[in-house]
Amino acid sequence: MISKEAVLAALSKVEEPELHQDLVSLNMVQNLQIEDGKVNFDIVLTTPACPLKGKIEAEARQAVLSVPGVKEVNIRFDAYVRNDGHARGLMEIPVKNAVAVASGKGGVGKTTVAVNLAVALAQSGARIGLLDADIYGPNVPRMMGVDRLPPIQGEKIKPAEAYGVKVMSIGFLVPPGKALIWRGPMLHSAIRQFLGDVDWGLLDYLIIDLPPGTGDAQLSLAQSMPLSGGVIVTLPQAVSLEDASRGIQMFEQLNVPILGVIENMSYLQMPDGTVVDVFGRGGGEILAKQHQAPFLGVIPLEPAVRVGGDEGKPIVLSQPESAAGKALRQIAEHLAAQLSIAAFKRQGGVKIEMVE
Ligand SMILES: Nc1ncnc2c1ncn2[C@@H]1O[C@H](COP(=O)(O)OP(=O)(O)OP(=O)(O)O)[C@@H](O)[C@H]1O
Repeated sequence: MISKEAVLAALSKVEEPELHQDLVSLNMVQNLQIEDGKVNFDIVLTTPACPLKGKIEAEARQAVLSVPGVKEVNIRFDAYVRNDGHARGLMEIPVKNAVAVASGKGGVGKTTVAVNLAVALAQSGARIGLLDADIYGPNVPRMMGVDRLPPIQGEKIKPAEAYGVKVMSIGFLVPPGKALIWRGPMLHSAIRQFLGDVDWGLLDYLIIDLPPGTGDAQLSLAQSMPLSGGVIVTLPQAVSLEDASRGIQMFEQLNVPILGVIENMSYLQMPDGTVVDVFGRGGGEILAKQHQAPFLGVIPLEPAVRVGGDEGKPIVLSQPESAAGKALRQIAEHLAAQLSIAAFKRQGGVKIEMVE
């Protein structure tokens, strides 16, 4: 007879690699059943986009197989995204984690990154909202292939939806072709509307595309939203790094944790396989080190990324196996892992409470 205690004792030697605590005390092992020599259980990950699922599975299987009498191990994966607590408490909408994507200057691919991260996370099975707060160039609708909101029914505004992502954009509020000058109080009330009057439903992650730069509008926006953390997108060359550094300082000033730095347009792969570093290389990693922030990865310069943006079909969907598609999916996983770590720390390292 194999006892549940013996199996749990074996699993309590397996560490969750990001949270550095064992699977049992993290409450990640559920529905344990033992029948003859067969052991079945669920592992409830902290995000469906977990980058280390394979490692966790291999180690858990090996641990249980080492229990005398065990002949077969069946592991089913499930995920329960941790509630950051911070975002939920302050926002009127039930969002577990809110992440702002920022850049020190325009044109570095911030919106492209925000859109692809949102879609990649939705593909992994998470419930995602994407809020386009870029008052200077709200490009999210175009990149997501949506151009209007659904008709209003009831009291709340329904967000648009594409590729499993709920989308709300400041562009939906402005008549096409009309630029608006946004002043502080107007921005605040628009954001309050986005967060309070939109029927987002329950979200695991809300990704927010901030305007480029680090001026008053950006500060005011970042301040009016209870963020779990911020991500900075930069080009690899030195001049961009100075701008990106200002972006990091903006978050630091607001006490928003830096979840990571992403280097975009890092290299161009030629048809013959050679690689050209159009804008240099390596700057993103240096910047991350300077600020003791996680480095989430590099995205190559690839024409299909732009085509995906222009046609409203992000590259993680249109060409998921391209180098840029793979890079973006990996970055989404790293970001999800950083959010799990941040929520874990914020909650004081307690086990996963599965309360929506
Ligand atoms: N890795 C990439 N490879 C090829 N093209 C890219 C890549 N990343 C972004 N682009 C393209 O570069 C242009 C600028 O990107 P995007 O609009 O995302 O930048 P941004 O930083 O959000 O700009 P802004 O802040 O000015 O709105 C777009 O045409 C986009 O398709």
